[in-house]
Amino acid sequence: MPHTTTVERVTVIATESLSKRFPRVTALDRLSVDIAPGVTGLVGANGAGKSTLIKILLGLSPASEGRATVLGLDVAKDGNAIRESVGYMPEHDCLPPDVSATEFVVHMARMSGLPPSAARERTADTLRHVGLYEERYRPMGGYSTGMKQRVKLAQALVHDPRLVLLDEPTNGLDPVGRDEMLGLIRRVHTDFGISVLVTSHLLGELERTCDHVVVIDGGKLLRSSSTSDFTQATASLAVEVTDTADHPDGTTALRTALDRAGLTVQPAGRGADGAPGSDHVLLVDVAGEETYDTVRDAIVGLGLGLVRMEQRRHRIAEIFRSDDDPDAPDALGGTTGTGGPASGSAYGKGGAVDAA
Ligand SMILES: Nc1ncnc2c1ncn2[C@@H]1O[C@H](COP(=O)(O)OP(=O)(O)OP(=O)(O)O)[C@@H](O)[C@H]1O
Repeated sequence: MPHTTTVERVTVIATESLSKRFPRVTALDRLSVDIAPGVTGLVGANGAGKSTLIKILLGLSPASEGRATVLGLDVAKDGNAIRESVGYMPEHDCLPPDVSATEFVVHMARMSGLPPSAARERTADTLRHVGLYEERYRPMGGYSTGMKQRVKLAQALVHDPRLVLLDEPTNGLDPVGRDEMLGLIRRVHTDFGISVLVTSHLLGELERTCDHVVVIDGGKLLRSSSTSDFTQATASLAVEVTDTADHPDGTTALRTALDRAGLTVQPAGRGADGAPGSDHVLLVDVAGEETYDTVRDAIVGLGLGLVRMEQRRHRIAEIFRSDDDPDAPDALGGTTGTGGPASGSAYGKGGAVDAA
């Protein structure tokens, strides 16, 4: 009798053909996706449907069709139970200006059902964890954007949830503030084992922070894969060689030799790695271990000097860049819910800057 093993997939969030239709726009369009424990990035241009999905997952807004579960609970029936176990950091400023962070977070902890002394204790711990110390006794109206974002994160964590949904937590932050916030988010999972779903329209941020990335466009699923799949599948080797008397253009000679050897080679092109002279760099698709040997043998065969040979992982943003727009920024443009076909070229065309 054949022996079979069933591996049960663990999911914290599962949606099945989930749609949300407003009178004039389809915000989510038959979205089916499973999200495992860990840190997951939900990425999409403004209007892609990220906030709508979060509201449905919290049981705050009913789906038009389809179903979804969060921690195994049905969003249509179990909203209260979901919100007991899930923390939520909203996108927009929602902090009362006249109260202190401590008062506010204690209040949120009490609302979540913690008794007064536990609420105060958890508030102190959580505010310390997000990096707010003496300032926590001051009215929040005087806080910087970074401090406000930290308070919003703290109130999402204070009741010790199993999962937090963070809507654009780096919005409005400068690059240093963003890095600090991304570090905090990563630690929410590594230090406390809390799973995280974090939205952003900046791909570059997510590849540093997330284990898994889900991309939506016009309410449809474009791609869901582990971050390493996004970057590893496209690993390439950057190779730079010297010119010699026999080969005054060593780069072209090497390119011809590698083409002949059956490798896929292209010039790194202008500014490919930000270094001047990167037009002398070739990018060779890594087909396997043997690619390194083929490149080495070709260089030796031509008598060229090797300046460098290093593995280069594509950034997620490059995967969504159209071929005719190699300089497109690392941000998702405002494609505003066109609901068009799943096309990578929908990305990277927007006016937003690469701030990640
Ligand atoms: N209550 C509503 N009534 C009508 N349309 C809505 C409503 N909420 C969202 N939408 C529309 O649904 C689409 C998806 O909006 P959503 O806020 O989910 O996008 P998003 O990806 O979170 O973008 P952003 O980061 O800009 O909030 C948009 O076209 C938006 O205008």
